[in-house]
Amino acid sequence: MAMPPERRVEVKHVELCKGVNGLDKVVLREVRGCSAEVYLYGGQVTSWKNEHGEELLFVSSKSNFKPPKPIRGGIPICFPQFSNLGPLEQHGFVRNRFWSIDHDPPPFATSTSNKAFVDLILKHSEEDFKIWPHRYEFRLRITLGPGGDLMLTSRIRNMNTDGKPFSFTFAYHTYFAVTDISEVRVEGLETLDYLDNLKNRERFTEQGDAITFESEVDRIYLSTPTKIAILDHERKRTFVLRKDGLPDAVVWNPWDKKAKAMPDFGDEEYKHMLCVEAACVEKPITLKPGEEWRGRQEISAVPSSYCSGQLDPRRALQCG
Ligand SMILES: O=P(O)(O)OC[C@H]1O[C@@H](O)[C@H](O)[C@@H](O)[C@@H]1O
Repeated sequence: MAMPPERRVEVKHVELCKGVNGLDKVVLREVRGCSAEVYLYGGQVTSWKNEHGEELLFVSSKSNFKPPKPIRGGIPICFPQFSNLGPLEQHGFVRNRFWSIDHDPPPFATSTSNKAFVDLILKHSEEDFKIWPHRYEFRLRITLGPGGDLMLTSRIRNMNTDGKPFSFTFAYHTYFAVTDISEVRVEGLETLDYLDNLKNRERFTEQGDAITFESEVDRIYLSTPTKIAILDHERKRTFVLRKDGLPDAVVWNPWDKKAKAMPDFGDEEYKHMLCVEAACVEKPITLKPGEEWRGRQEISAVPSSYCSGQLDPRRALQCG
């Protein structure tokens, strides 16, 4: 049945405009009022709001949005190197490159109900070739679903013409906004092995039945399930992270000392953020010329009572 004209809501699903310091950004909007913002600098999501306009991602108030520094918060992309696991700069270089809008992406099997999405592309440059001697095409689709879910899909193709394969590690370095880190639990990683970045990447096995936070945490959980839940007890909100093609998951909170040491991070801000990152770290991906890899992360935010009527993380994990 057609809606009476006065009730029809016109939403501009995709809008290119200027953000902080005149940097280009794309705003994605959905009819119920949720939105997301993506900077072409870094190909980086910097905002994800629910239908009440509440911000779900953390961006530091000290982040200066000034190239060549990466933006502190949102969802930086780590490629072709996660952390300092290789000769490149920390987390690779694409988080401080200017991406372009890809107006003619190759076909994508996707739901036709999604109208709020943008395709970005980054290709090798002659400058980058000097530090990472490979030709590549990195296509990134960012979609805000009608229900407010945020999906990121990366397609990376080896474009080398010299017959050489390349290898890389990768992460969607997602900064979730939380009310109080000491009231947060992460479910879905229990009993798994992890590499502890604070102990020379020594391997341990998670013993607790959930991860909670009372000091600095910097771990790479290996071969995790595809679904992880982050429970913000105080806000009664659960983030559900689903991933595909990304076997590992990084969990990071700098806590007070490291927070003070980071110039683009407020001293107290560690209380209000938690990074949980769909990643591929332990076993790098190798692509031969012409081959393509895909890695996907989908995040949603639901009231913690939505699944279970109570704060039972296991039940929260089962729903959806
Ligand atoms: O300060 P950066 O380069 O953005 O990195 C932040 C953190 O990113 C995390 O993913 C790493 O595990 C940490 O070791 C690192 O400190």
